[in-house]
Amino acid sequence: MTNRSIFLVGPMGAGKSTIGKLLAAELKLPFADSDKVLEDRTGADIPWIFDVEGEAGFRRRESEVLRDLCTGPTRVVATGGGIVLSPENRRQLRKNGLVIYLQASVDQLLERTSKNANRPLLQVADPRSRIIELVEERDPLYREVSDIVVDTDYCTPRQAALMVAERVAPGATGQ
Ligand SMILES: Nc1ncnc2c1ncn2[C@@H]1O[C@H](COP(=O)(O)OP(=O)(O)OP(=O)(O)O)[C@@H](O)[C@H]1O
Ligand SMILES: O=C(O)C1=C[C@@H](O)[C@@H](O)[C@H](O)C1
Ligand SMILES: [Mg+2]
Repeated sequence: MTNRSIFLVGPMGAGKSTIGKLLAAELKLPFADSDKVLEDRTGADIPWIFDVEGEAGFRRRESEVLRDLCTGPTRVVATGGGIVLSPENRRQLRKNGLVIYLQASVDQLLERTSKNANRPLLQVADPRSRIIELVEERDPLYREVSDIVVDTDYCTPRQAALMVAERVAPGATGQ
């Protein structure tokens, strides 16, 4: 069993929040979602924070949340898709945990993010082009911080969670 926290990174729609919850249950570890912690602390949702404080305000809050989630108990943390943009965040991730990069194709990311409007960076006329831009910019950063890369295109969230669990704690899953 791992004694380091597990951080899930990757683009919007990769499944960090969905798979993270299942992975935490599988490994019997507590779960935290940095976006959710940030919203609870602020008392406002992400679109509101982007509207009022801009992306810069959101990023400041996100870095504070990450610093806090790097201390305390070993846990599974689903991060926000842009967490890797800050060099200091990347340093914190590498130093404090095992980092898993959840990958998916542009088609899958588009489909999975099209169901709701709670991602301000995708509220544009052409979300496909925006996803392509974001992936091009961030893929090298996700790779820079990650210990393990997992492709989530051809599996259900449960299968992906079991795959990650097997990589981080071989033999520990009940599958
Ligand atoms: N492997 C998968 N197969 C099919 N659907 C998936 C898979 N993983 C996640 N989904 C679905 O995609 C949607 C987005 O997933 P989720 O919110 O977990 O992404 P995320 O990586 O946390 O995104 P964000 O960075 O915006 O928080 C959800 O509706 C989820 O059920
Ligand atoms: O990819 C991003 O920059 C974001 C992803 C989400 O998880 C949220 O953190 C927010 O919508 C920004
Ligand atoms: Mg999420």
